[in-house]
Amino acid sequence: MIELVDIAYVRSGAADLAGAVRFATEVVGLEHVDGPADDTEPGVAHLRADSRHHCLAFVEGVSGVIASAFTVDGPGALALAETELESRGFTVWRGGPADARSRRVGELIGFDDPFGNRIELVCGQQTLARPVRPGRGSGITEFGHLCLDAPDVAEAHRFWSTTFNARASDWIGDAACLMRIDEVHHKLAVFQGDRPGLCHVNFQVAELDDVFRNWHHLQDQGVPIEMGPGRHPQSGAVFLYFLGPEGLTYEYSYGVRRITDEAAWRPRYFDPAERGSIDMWLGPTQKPVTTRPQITRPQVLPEAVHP
Ligand SMILES: O=C/C=C/C(C(=O)O)=C(/O)C(=O)O
Ligand SMILES: [Fe+2]
Repeated sequence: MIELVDIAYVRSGAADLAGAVRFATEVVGLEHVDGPADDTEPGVAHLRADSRHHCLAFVEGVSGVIASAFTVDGPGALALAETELESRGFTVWRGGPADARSRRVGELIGFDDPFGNRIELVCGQQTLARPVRPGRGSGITEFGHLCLDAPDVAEAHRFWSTTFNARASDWIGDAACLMRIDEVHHKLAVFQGDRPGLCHVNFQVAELDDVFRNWHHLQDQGVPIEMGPGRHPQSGAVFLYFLGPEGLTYEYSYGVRRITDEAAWRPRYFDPAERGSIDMWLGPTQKPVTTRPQITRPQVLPEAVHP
């Protein structure tokens, strides 16, 4: 069993790198980290929400998620994870120095989950000591969770809970499983989708008011609102989903549940067809159909071609 300590980052391709960065800073409110003091790397932009060096990296190229990353405890844990994944039949790629530098981590490995989602495991993710300089005052306090697509959610839960320490916090029928790796109700979610992909990235905000202020701001900017404001009965969080460039869905949320009594928590099963099972405020839960760009994965694993 491989122990995931935290989520680390999402790395995504961006056909319009400048546009993706502009949206992430001026609309979402992330900090664009790269600058003369940060060893700027051509074609790569790092966006920051909290003490992590970045939680989102855009790589100039084909739109679509490249990888979703989790932290493990250190080089020893990473080496054990590599062996464990290989013994389970996964092809594991080990990143070289340039890959690690680009991700601001000490070491990393990568593999495809059983559904084709590229996952990276890292150790030594760089922490930035200076305060976050948000691109806009949206109230973001941290990178909250990441959500993957997979055709079979039960099978995805089996994978994440047997290979890794992920535990189901709640189920939404066959449509979704929300999983925790620490006290936070979920840092990883898997939603039913025909293809692998990144369903959304979540950012926690400081106040309930931030969700509503951001809602008005997004509307003023003509940003497509996908769902909300509403309140999820699973985590209890007030949410707002919106669509950014490159097909990336962002979520702001406030007030996510923490599961402090691990032994007492039993996952609950919500029926997605029941009104209120997605939004307790009974708002429209049918997202406008958006076409997420296909996952962008290298066809082969060597370092030279890994974005
Ligand atoms: O559709 C249900 C989504 C639930 C939650 C939550 O309980 O907070 C999410 O954040 C999500 O997975 O998007
Ligand atoms: Fe979410």
